[in-house]
Amino acid sequence: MPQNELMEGDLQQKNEVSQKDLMEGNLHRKIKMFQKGMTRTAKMSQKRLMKQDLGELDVAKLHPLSPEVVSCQPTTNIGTIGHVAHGKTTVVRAISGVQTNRFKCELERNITMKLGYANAKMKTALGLCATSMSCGSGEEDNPLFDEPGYENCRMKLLRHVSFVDCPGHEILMATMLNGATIMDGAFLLVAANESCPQPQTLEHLSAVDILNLQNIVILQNKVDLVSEHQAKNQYQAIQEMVKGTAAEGAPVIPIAARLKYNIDVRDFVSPPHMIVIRSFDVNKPGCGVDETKGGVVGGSITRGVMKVNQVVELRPGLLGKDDSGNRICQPIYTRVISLFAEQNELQFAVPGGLIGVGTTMDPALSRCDRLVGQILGEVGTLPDVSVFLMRQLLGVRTQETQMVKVSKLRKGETIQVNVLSMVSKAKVVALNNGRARMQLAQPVCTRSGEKVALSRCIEKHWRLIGWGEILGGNTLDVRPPVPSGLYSRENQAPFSQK
Ligand SMILES: Nc1nc2c(ncn2[C@@H]2O[C@H](COP(=O)(O)OP(=O)(O)OP(=O)(O)O)[C@@H](O)[C@H]2O)c(=O)[nH]1
Repeated sequence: MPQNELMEGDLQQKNEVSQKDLMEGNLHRKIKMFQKGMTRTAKMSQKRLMKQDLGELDVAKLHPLSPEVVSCQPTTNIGTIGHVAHGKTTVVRAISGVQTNRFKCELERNITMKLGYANAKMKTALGLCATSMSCGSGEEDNPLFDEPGYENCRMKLLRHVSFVDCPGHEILMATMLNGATIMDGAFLLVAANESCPQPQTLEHLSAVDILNLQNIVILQNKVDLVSEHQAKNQYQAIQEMVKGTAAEGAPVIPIAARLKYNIDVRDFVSPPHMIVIRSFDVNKPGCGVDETKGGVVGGSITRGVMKVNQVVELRPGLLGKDDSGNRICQPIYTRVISLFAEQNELQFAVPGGLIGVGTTMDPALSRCDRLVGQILGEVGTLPDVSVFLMRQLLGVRTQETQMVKVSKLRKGETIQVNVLSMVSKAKVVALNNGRARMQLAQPVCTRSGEKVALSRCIEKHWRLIGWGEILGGNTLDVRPPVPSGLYSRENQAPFSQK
């Protein structure tokens, strides 16, 4: 539905009691069942929280971070403000895991009509090294840290926050203002694929200005839909827009809320995991055997800390077929001998930014971007290799202004999928209820839950037509490392490269 067709009459609650319920006397029974369910859930979750005993506590001594407070109740309100459909609800869901649009009319129209809310607990493990957000106030305060190698380590609760998700539609300004009065801080969402400022962005900004809201973070959302150049230009427009307002000087963070890009907190604790976007043979033609340098890969570490001298593997690695014709892959095992951030030589590299990794691997393996799309990480910690994907379909623009309706995926058609930095052709082999089963032309190293981008060849160009999430896949046999001479050239290709 076009957004300007929204009428005030649409805003009436759709969850009111139906005449049928009243006539059939169902209502009383329904309320009782609801109350029972609520009490049971509350009792179950309460068990894991700090006890609030007014007989023992001195309320005057409590503060927002007192364990008895922060365990049970959120003490900070973070609002989401900005123009309609710039991604406010999506960012709340990406951070907290909670879908704030709950009313039938909201879900049908994909538009926020009432103030949405979501509670989340921010936790830390091992000092400040790793943090996680979990949804719901009933979540345990000190759960076990869910990372291999740290199974006995417990997380510590830091903050308990509520997200107040405001509607962006122009006729819902009064609702937005209600929400703004209770905000301690706000995320101002600006969609990167629209010009800036948009009317409601300005109106919401003025509203928080009037209310003297100090803590604002600007989220430049949907950066997946624009080029780097467009994003940079819009950054300048954002700076112009916020001059003289409460948001002047606020950090501007580029994100893609739907893909959860740049949303996750940096994790320095898990085993290192790097996405390879370039690979090189840095040796000059004719260089002597003694001077030959090992293969180099470039990419970004998404979690963990990579160290010089660490033994790592690249997955899927070498692809081939066994004697019966089954497709198999063999990870490439190698050792990190240098780490670089441009000219800066590092002893260890942390998540974020682009890093060059020098290795002992045969440089022929990394020549001419041969390893693009592979994953580099600690041996034995990388995910399985999947060749089938399940996903759903969205839209595409073919010209600057014209929106073209994307036809549904067709059984048998070949599309292109991007999984992390791997690009592969994929044949749609089955479709069912908005899900698709695809057969990839080449395996990828990934896991369930990973996002994929889908492109279709339109007017001789691969155009983005949607995105999806991996629901499952078939796992290829992965050959284990060769015990002796692990890093020698001969041991890297134990099967024919058919
Ligand atoms: N491509 C892309 N789409 C996004 C992103 N974030 C949100 N969207 C899409 O943008 C549309 C609007 O997102 P919402 O989160 O509902 O926007 P909103 O600002 O909460 O909308 P209102 O509350 O109704 O003003 C949805 O279809 C989202 O899936 C993103 O990072 N990239």
